[in-house]
This record gives sequence, C-alpha cells and structure tokens, in this order.
Amino acid sequence: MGGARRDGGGSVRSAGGGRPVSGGQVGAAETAGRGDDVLAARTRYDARSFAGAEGVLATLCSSGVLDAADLHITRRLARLCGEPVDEVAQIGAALAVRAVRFGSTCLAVSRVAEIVGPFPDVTPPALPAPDDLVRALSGSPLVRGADTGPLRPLVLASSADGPLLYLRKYFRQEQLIREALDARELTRPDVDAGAVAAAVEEVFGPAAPGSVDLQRLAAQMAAVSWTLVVAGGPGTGKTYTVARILSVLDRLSGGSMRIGLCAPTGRAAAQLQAAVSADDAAPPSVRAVTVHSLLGWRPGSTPRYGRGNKLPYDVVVVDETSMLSMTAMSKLLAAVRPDTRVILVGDPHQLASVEAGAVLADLVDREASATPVAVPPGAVDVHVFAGLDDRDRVERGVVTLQRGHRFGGGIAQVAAAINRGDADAVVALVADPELSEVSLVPPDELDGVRDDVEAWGAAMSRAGEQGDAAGALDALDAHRVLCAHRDGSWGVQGWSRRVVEWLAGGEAGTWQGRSPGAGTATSAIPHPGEPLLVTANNRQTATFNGDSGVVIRSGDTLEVVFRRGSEIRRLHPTRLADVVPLYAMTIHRSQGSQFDGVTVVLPPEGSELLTRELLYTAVTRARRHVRIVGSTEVLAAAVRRRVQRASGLRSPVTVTERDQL
Ligand SMILES: Nc1ncnc2c1ncn2[C@@H]1O[C@H](COP(=O)(O)OP(=O)(O)OP(=O)(O)O)[C@@H](O)[C@H]1O
Repeated sequence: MGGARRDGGGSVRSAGGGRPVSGGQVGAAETAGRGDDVLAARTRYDARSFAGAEGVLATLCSSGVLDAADLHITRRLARLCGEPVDEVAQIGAALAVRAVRFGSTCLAVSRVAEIVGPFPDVTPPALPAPDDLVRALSGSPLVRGADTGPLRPLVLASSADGPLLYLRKYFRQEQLIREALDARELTRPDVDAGAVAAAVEEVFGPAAPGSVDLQRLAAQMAAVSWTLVVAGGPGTGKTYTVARILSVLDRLSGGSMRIGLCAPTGRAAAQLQAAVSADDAAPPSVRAVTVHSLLGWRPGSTPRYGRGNKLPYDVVVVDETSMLSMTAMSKLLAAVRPDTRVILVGDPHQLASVEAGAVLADLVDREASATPVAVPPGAVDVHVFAGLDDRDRVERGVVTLQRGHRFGGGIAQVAAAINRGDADAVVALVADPELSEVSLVPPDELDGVRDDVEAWGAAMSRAGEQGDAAGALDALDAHRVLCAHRDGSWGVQGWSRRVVEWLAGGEAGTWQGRSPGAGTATSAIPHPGEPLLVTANNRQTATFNGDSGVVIRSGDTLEVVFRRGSEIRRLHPTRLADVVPLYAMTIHRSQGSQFDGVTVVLPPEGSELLTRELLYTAVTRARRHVRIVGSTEVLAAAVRRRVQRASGLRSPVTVTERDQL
C-alpha cells in the first residue's frame, strides 16, 4: 500500500496512488475505488517517507500533490548522479515521476500550474514557474549529466506543446515509436493499384455510385500503407472492417499471408478471436493472442521478439489499441519488420491504458514529420478521397469510421456531445423527452432503475432454473449497473447491496443474494440465475478478467455459462476460482462489453475520477438504453473534466544532440 511497484515493463507506479487530479496532464483512473482505510494507511506510510523533505517539496508532499514513491525515486536519481541537485530541479524530477504515475509519458513543463490547481493547500508561489524549472533542469546533472559519470536520468525536450521533461526510459520508448512510424511513412508497399481495386471489389462488392464507404477506404489504405489506424466508436464496424482488410491483403498476397492478430488483454484477444472466426470474410485459421504472447514477453523478462529477432508476420493487427501502453507499443514496433503491415484498431475516446501512454489517441492526432508519400492513383476511390474532410489524416494512414451499426441514434448523439466536451448539449439531450434512449435520473427517483433491475434478476432466475443457457445469458446482458467507483455507497459495493435488496424484495423474491463484496471470492454455493464476474485470467478454463457468466441448473448439478461470440461455454462452478457475484461493476471493467440497457451511477458530488473518457466509455456500453443516475451539475462537470495525458507523440520533439538516441 502506498509504495511503488514495478510493472512488467519496469515502469514506476504507486500502488496507493496520490490524490487524483484530472484536467491538464493528469489522470485519475488509477485511484478507482480506494477505501478510506487504504488512504489512511497511505498517509501514515507517506508521513514516514516524507521525513526530511523541505521547502516546496515538503509542501507538495504534505498536500498530496506528490506521494512517497515520487519523492523516493527523485532522491534516488539525485543520489545516483553523484552531484548535488538543486531544489527546483528536484521538484521537476518529482513532477515527472508523478506524471508517469498518472498515465502521462512526460511532464508538460509549461502546464505545471494545472497540477496544483485542484489542491487548495498549495498556494502560489509554491511551485516554480515553468521558465525557472527549465533553467534549473537544463543545468542540472539530472539532465546534462554529472562530471563523474554517464548517468543522465532525465531528458528535456522542446515541442509544439512547450518543454517536455521525461524519465529517460519513457523518452527512449517514445523516440522508438516516433522513429519507427516515421521510417514506415517514407515508403508505401509495392502493390499494383489495379490489383488493389480488384481485391477490394471482390471483398466489398462494387462501389455504390456517389457513396462514401469509409470501411472500403480503410481496406484500400491498408493495401497501400505500412501502418494503418482504424479508429471509431463502438459498433462502427472496426472488427468487420479488419476481417475484410485481411481478406483483401490475403488476396493480394496470393493466399500466403502470415497474420499476427493480437489485443492488449486476454479477454480482448478471446473476443477478437470469436468475432473474426464468426466472420466468413476473414481468412480461416487466424488465431488471436495477447500482445504479450505475440511478442513472447513474460513479466519481468525481455520479449523473445524484438530488434534482433523480428516477428514472422506479413501483417500484424492490434485490436483495442486504446488499452495498449506506450511500453507495449514500443516493444511491438521494435519487433515488426519494416515490410510488415501494422494495423492498429480501437476507439481513441475510450479510457486509455492503466499504464503510461495514450498511444492510440496520440497517433490519431499525430502530425506527420514529413509530407506523406502520395497514395497510388487507382488504388483508392478517387471521388471518396477527394471529398474527405480529413484527407490529410487519411493520407497519413488514419481512417476514422463514423457510421454506427449497433446502437440507436440517441446514444450516438450523447456520446458525440460528450467527446466534444459540450456539457450544455449533453444536459439538454438527456433532458429531451423526444430522445428516449438516454435519460438522467435524480438519485432519489430510482423506481425505473429498480424495475429494470428486478426484471433483469427475474429473467436470469427463470432461465437459470430452467437450465436455459442462452436465455440466461441474454438476460444477463439485458442490463448492467455501472459505477465510477468501487467502494462507498455510490460505488460497486453500495450498489451491489442495493441490487440484492431489490432482487430479494421483487419478483425474484426468492433471490438467495450472497455477499456481493467487491473483490471477495465467492464462498457460499452459487444458485441458479446468479450472475458472476471473473476477476482473473485463467487459461485452463479460457475465462478472463471481466468476463461475466450466469449459474444455471443442469440436471442435478449446476453450471456456469459464458458467451464468447456465438459460442456458449459451460463450466462447473468449482472450476472457477476467481469469481465474485455480479450485481454492479466498475466502468473500467466494463470496457469491451456491450449490454442492451445500462444504468450509469455517478457519485453525488464532483469526483476527480469522473472524466469525459469514463462517461463516454460507460454510455457507449449500451446498445439500446442508458439511464444516468446523478445530478445535472455532476454530469456537466464530468463532461468538462478531461484526462489529457502529456506525451510528445502528437508533434515532433527536439532534444540536444547529446540526447539523440
Ligand atoms: N458495412 C456493414 N454492413 C453490415 N453490417 C455491418 C457493417 N459494418 C458493421 N456491421 C455489423 O455491425 C455490428 C458491429 O460491428 P463491429 O463489431 O465490427 O463493430 P466494432 O466497431 O468492432 O464494435 P466494438 O468496438 O464494440 O467491438 C456487427 O454485427 C457487424 O457485423
């Protein structure tokens, strides 16, 4: 608790987290649902670790801007330098460590004031001005190196966003990504434009005159680009498009293409596998694995594939790229051959990786360092290409799918307003009686939510008792309560209790609600109709963290059933070690899932955790209907609060010659 832990990539993250702040270059996701007891323990721990901090550093520590890990690492770096490091440079270093802890890859020095903005205890001039920080850091042994040794743990770079301060490891990773992408943009695959047009026509059929088919355009661009980003919201057909892209590329290769298909998590990989297997357009026998498996990368070790041992694929597809950390992206790009096509798929507006980096969002917004090589005429539909608003972006290999194929127009309208940060529009839309798909419910008017929950429980109970696996799974996905927090009465804990009470008193009156305490493994015997959430990956049972299933009767025993694509899997409850009863779940955990109806529970007061990205992710989990429980003020504040992770990937950065890597 409260200390630092090293993840598989060796990055430094605080397990306890500091006080979460959002807006500017900070992120709040890491602190999801920590209880007061955890925070109290952290405070005690930090108080010991902060001993000896003086001046501004002490203020930043005691006010919660910095935590023990930030200070500890800064002191270590300063000690390793072997020369005295002045206080201002130490503050810069500590803020750079903190930036990584909150998901940024660097500290945007010109925006340091935003960090302390939400901390009332830190009054100006507690923090040095950006110019003073840059001056102190440039002359510091942390950046320029000490006379006694080669260690230079920090990198100070210039960018369009002003000076950026990096821990060297993250600068290296970012630089590797930048250089790899730049190099891949210098040429295009040597393909015959006529063959591309013919393969696209075979897969997509003849182009409808005058229509703008972005899925088709994505396939054309995949044929003529080494790197392609396929971005889009839920249900815009990203997976559908990937299956067709693979089919087009396979035709161009004469059927001999080697495909590496991967996703950041076990669950996302399993879902991708199911989706691709179910799509006749995709080449058969493609296997989706995690990015770690693809690279042969075990925790704490060096990946098997890398700079000196390239992956043996002609095309590598990464799904759910928004969840990919910068470390993983840098390892992946180091491992692909220059003549391997890389296709990155995902929704840049969703929550980013829990580790540092928001690589997909950065790549969508990235400015090219050079003019892109012209797209071969004849390979793309010229009238479509010419009429694009974002033609420059498409030329750089970023195609954003727009048309939703899954949910109703109302949800799409609200999601778009959330993405624009237009709080007034969101508030107006949820209050509009004409727009029935999304509504705002005051926290003391929960009758409608209760009706939904009771219908949900009753349908699961009925199907579970009857041993109807498909019916139970349909009922399970008919509704889901999603909370921003894990703990507290407005979190998963409190709402799980509330849901069990409702179920016990409603039509499902015989509900044998077991303790739904979040994070506690089930101890009692499950009952038919009980919804369960898997909390850890298990290769043997092919169940993954975030999967949900239902208990059903099967003769005189019980089974837990899960759905993966069109397949239903059945497991005896004793085979599932890491499951908890599922009555509500965090929005973070719901990523990658879809439900017919969703109830999104906002905390009663503005929570730093509640950001635009979190709200967007929650709302877009629903196919048909969303109820947001909370006040107008909290909703509007959430739309305005943005997690902007600082990074140097969006525009070119320059460093002193000595720092070129
Ligand atoms: N051009 C199309 N014509 C017909 N159906 C389509 C088309 N594009 C997508 N679909 C269908 O729309 C649904 C959603 O598509 P898909 O799953 O590919 O979206 P997605 O963007 O990958 O969604 P998510 O991000 O939620 O996984 C699927 O049933 C898919 O078959």
